[in-house]
Amino acid sequence: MSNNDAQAAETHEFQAEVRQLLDLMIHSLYSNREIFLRELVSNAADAADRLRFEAIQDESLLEDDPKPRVSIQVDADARTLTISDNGVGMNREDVIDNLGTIARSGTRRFLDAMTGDQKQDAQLIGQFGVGFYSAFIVADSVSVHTRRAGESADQGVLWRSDGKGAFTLEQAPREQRGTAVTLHLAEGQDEFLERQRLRQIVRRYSDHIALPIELEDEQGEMETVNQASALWMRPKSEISDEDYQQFYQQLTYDPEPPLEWLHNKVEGNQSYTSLLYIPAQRPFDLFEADTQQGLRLYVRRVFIMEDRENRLLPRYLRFVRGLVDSDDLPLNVSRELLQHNRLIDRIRSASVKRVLDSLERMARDDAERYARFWSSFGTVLKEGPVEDPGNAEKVAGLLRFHSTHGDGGQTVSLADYLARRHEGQTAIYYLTGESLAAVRNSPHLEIFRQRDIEVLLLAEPIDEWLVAHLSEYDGVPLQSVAKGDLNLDGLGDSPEEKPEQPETSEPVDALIGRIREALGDQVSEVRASSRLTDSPACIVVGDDEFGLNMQRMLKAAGHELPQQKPVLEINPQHSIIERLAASDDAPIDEWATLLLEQSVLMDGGRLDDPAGFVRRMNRLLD
Ligand SMILES: Nc1ncnc2c1ncn2[C@@H]1O[C@H](COP(=O)(O)OP(=O)(O)OP(=O)(O)O)[C@@H](O)[C@H]1O
Repeated sequence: MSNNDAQAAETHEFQAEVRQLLDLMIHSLYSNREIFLRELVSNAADAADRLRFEAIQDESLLEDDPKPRVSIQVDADARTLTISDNGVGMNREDVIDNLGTIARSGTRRFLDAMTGDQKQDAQLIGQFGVGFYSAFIVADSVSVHTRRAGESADQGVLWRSDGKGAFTLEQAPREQRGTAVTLHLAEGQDEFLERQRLRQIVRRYSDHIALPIELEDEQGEMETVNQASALWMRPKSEISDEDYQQFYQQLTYDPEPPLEWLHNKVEGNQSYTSLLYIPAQRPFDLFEADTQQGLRLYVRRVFIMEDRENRLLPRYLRFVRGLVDSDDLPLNVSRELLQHNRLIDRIRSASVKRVLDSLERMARDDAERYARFWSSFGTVLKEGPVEDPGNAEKVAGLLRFHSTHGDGGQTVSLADYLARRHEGQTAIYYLTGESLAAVRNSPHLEIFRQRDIEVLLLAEPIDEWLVAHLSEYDGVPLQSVAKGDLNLDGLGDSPEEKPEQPETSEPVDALIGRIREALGDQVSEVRASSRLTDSPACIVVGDDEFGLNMQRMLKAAGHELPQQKPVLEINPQHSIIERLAASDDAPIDEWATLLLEQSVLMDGGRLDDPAGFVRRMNRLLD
């Protein structure tokens, strides 16, 4: 492509990460190398979509070539494969920015996330947007000839690289707007010169791209090889499960089939179509602030934007993939407009309802599938009652928790819990903590175990926020077993073993008084416990106070907390307490501190002075 007008080619070094990426990619993706075509076709289609979008404002960009297309040409003698589009194209700066650097933060994470497992890494590549470089898996050199729509032919740019560390850039006039990517195939890659093979790859990965992908045959005739229609616009009756699944894969690159899809056409004075998928597996970036998840918004088949700001669905449903295609939004809809749009609000609330209803159905009809859903996305769903109070009860019905019921493996719903609560039980009991093991072994559960009253065990950080916002379910309040004055009022099995008021004796009362004195203002109160059966003491916080786990989380997040002093509860029946009460010369100061310290530890807390604790314990053991 030499040209007299062309400047001498300039050489640019790739950013260091690009070189690293190229190396890794060539080695780890070799067995999946056909995906390079998917990546290049998808870039070409994106470029066509972007042009369509820009042309809404400025029709002249379409020049005299308004019909978007992607074409693939093979030159067997030259051993080249060319993917071209008539999309937006790139100017010189775009080329340098896009094809020489890894500008996007996702790419560094891709490098970190590479597992060495070829299948998984191949899947990652699309999600991270490092697609273009995959051309070097099969090519020993690649050239990109491109011109930005709206600029003159002499603004064409030619980029060339052998993928070894540098690329060259020169001016190269181009009549046709858009981009042509030409791969010179490496030794042994002849299969990608075969049209049958190319056809098959396009159908596998790009069948549902909504514009025609054409392949040039031996006679130079163009043949459209994909379906080239927007799947979501076809009548449901004509779409097979396989079509839906394939479309999902093309949209997300997720190799796992989705658990569910919801395809709805809404007609009337405001019409739109939505196709929503509930994936089976959790994507790598679900909990990252700049997650790539989100629905795609189309207006009359024109791709407008990815809904990164969670306007179409709230954040707690960000695992849902798919699209909304509106007939009534203006084509030039902006992000700002989306923030305040009644139609969007309506689409959003209807979509939330569809997703929640479908999850309810899944939970009811197919427990196994729901369990898969829950293990992938349960944690995200728990954000629901906090973010969307209007649907809190509905979301709460979908939540699953570990509990003291059964052997510990399974999870229970709040409805299950209520169905087997004891007669007269007026609260849903729960305990939060740092880990499942810690909550399961907490002394707070002792009396509940003895009476066979079920307690929900909450060990995820989000659980603290959840219970702070979900105060009741089906009219029954949730209550922490580690807070306040416990009053089980003869509830549960064998209540006779434990009277409502803890039974103390005079010496124990006196001991409690001495412990109170010894601990001074480290505690707000010392009292006899009705919670404990096996442990000598435990810590309790007030009903209106933050639980200990929540206090730790808030402190870790840098919050100043008002000084809160816990209550120390003593088990009057415990042998240590009985012995201390009977003894005249036991060092009560030491024992009081030790009881407080061990209660803090059992609650998953940290001691201010761990060495002091160990010395104290050794002295008492000595
Ligand atoms: N055919 C093309 N026309 C116009 N721009 C392109 C074309 N191919 C690539 N680009 C530009 O180069 C950038 C980098 O492409 P690359 O395939 O590496 O990542 P991506 O397309 O952004 O991400 P993903 O692969 O996830 O879609 C693109 O974002 C786009 O701006």
